[in-house]
Amino acid sequence: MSELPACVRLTHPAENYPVLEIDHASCRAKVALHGAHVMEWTPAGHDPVLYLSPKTGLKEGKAIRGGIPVCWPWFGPHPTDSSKPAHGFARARFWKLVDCQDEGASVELRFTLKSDEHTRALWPHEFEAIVEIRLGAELHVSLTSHNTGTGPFVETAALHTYLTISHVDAIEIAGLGGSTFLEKAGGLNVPGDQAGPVRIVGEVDRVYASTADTVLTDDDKRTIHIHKHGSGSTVVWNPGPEKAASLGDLPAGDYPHFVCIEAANTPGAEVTVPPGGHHVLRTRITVARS
Ligand SMILES: O=P(O)(O)OC[C@H]1O[C@@H](O)[C@H](O)[C@@H](O)[C@@H]1O
Repeated sequence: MSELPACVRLTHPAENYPVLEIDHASCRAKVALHGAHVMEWTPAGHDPVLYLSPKTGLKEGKAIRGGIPVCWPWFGPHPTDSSKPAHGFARARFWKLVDCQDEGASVELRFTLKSDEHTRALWPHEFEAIVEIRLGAELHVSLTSHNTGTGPFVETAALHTYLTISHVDAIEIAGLGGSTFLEKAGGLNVPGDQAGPVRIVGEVDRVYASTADTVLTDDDKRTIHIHKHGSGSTVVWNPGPEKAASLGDLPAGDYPHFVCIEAANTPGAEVTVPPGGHHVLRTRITVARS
């Protein structure tokens, strides 16, 4: 990638840690090369849509707390080896920026990550993963995983979107009514059936078996639509007070001010990608003032 458009500036908020700052007529945004990670997206005329912890570390190998972590090729703990990083390695590696264009109505970025010695030690498969990000009045993020090896691989994944909200008590999430879920809060696995909109009370760590889009209504302030594609599960997560206190990279009072709604394929909705094949997981986020 040689030249960046005028609206994109390369910054280094920490040593050896490049972050692209976008200042465009349609939005302001920040995207880290680490994890191909959208850290900020503020469409023109709106407040920031994504939550980013002011205590997040910016260091290779450490996931950013907030924005949109790309969790791949596994979601949650590794299925058989708990010494491997939670939510896979994609969010903890530097990706290569291969394209960045001002398209007029939006700015488009494309990142790649290919299998190497480090990834093979964690996951014995050949791949090329591509993250495409379109930043404008809408935010599009897609993860395409190409199988470049000779055998199939099985993946789970999430676009782990942290949405900033006025307060957990003031929101409801529509679109998941009628779905079954598994509540993982407190380390338990309690099945449930969702009736009506989701409300956040205490720790919520639910995996919904749902392909539906969701709509977050935040008080009388705004609604955020989370559209998705290639996703058999939706995760809704808020750590609640106790779990939040155990997370070293989150300020004490911040947990009520975000909720994660994640386009995902979790264990139980794994995707098998044949050799030469690929899978696309995509989310599109739009925001409107109520
Ligand atoms: O702290 P991490 O690894 O970023 O994960 C945060 C949360 O991510 C959610 O997607 C999981 O469902 C939770 O179980 C997990 O606690």
